[in-house]
Amino acid sequence: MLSGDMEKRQQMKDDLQRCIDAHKDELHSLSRDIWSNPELAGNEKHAHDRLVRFFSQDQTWTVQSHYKLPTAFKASWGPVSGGVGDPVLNVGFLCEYDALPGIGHACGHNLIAEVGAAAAVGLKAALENQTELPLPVKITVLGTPAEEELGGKIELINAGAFADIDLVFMAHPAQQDASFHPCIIIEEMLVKYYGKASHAAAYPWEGVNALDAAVLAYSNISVLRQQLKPDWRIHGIIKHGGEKPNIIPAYTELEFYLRTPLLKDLCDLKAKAEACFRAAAGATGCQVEITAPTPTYYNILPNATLASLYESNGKALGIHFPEQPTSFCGSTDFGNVSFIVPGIHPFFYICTDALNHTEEYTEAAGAEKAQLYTLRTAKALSMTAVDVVCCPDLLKKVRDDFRLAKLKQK
Ligand SMILES: NCCC[C@H](NC(=O)CCN)C(=O)O
Repeated sequence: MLSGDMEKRQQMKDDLQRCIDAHKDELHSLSRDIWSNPELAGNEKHAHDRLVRFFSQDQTWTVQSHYKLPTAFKASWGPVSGGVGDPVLNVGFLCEYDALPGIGHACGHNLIAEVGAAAAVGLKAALENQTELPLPVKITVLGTPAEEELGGKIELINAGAFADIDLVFMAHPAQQDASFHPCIIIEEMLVKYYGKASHAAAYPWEGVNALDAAVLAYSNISVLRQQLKPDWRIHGIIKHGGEKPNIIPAYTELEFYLRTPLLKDLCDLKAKAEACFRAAAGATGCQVEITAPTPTYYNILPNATLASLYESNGKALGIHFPEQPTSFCGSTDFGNVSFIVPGIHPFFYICTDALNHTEEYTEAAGAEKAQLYTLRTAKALSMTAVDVVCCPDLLKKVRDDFRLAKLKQK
């Protein structure tokens, strides 16, 4: 027998599921359209316009296109219910929609956009007729571009886009379902070597070979990797390696990603990597310039209460959560969001064994069969939001978890 409150919550959860099911074709067409028109970080014009149109067609949403960034947007709804003058509880859902060079939506960000939109539309349906919620509730959907590079969420944080948001939800496609999986810190390093050109056959002794510096740098890092802790990562590419074999390269450029679970480890790794890059310059007589083109992405802070609510809602919908998720673990600018607003970023299965950042994953992210899993994830997120907006004790626990997780980072 359900108590009155539980009955009301269940009713709201049923409402949101019905609403998401009723919009399933429209939602699939939204993510399929984004999938069919892949755009790189910062250039997501089509995706931005499509999402803006999606929310604008329902005039109860207030939509701001180009919100603080050219391809970001904001859609807000509410507030409803609660007492006059009570603080409003603002529930945020995030949509990502950038793709990868050459391989399109190989990380399934089109599905992240769909999950965010579906969960928000579902929550609106659940809240629409409520008059007795503990606090007035509003919904904010933020379109957050440029996750794969540039750190769009970090720019939005700095521009104040998260200042009035109380809770934040998004979910990311992976190989398994997991309510939490630690995403690690990432810092990018751009390394430029400057040498001196010369004819490679006629006057090689006049040249200073920037490609030799790049190759040595790459090798130095490969040797360093043997001495790193198992959960540290460093990997890179040579972005520019010269122009022609008979011109001694005067300029080369490498891009490296450095990753560690903790900030203090990142400082150690940076120092070691820099030593490798500078040694290569010394050995070849090149000048070196090392910069960090993108702000650091932080690790994701866990929120035990939100994770456990998400799991129980997910299980009720048939989601299987492996005991030890071995799923995808990269880095994300959601990590920075998790340091300023309590939130969750679960991972979800999309009916494929393919791995993120492969062409096979791109196929899976556009496939019809990913839809069941995508919309089920949206429902579980939205149901989790219902639990928190209906129950002040849960809201308090979520906030306590957030404070505790931050303290543990110190
Ligand atoms: N330059 C930042 C790279 C972030 C990237 N993020 C992901 O793959 C997560 C989902 N897109 C990474 O390499 O971890």
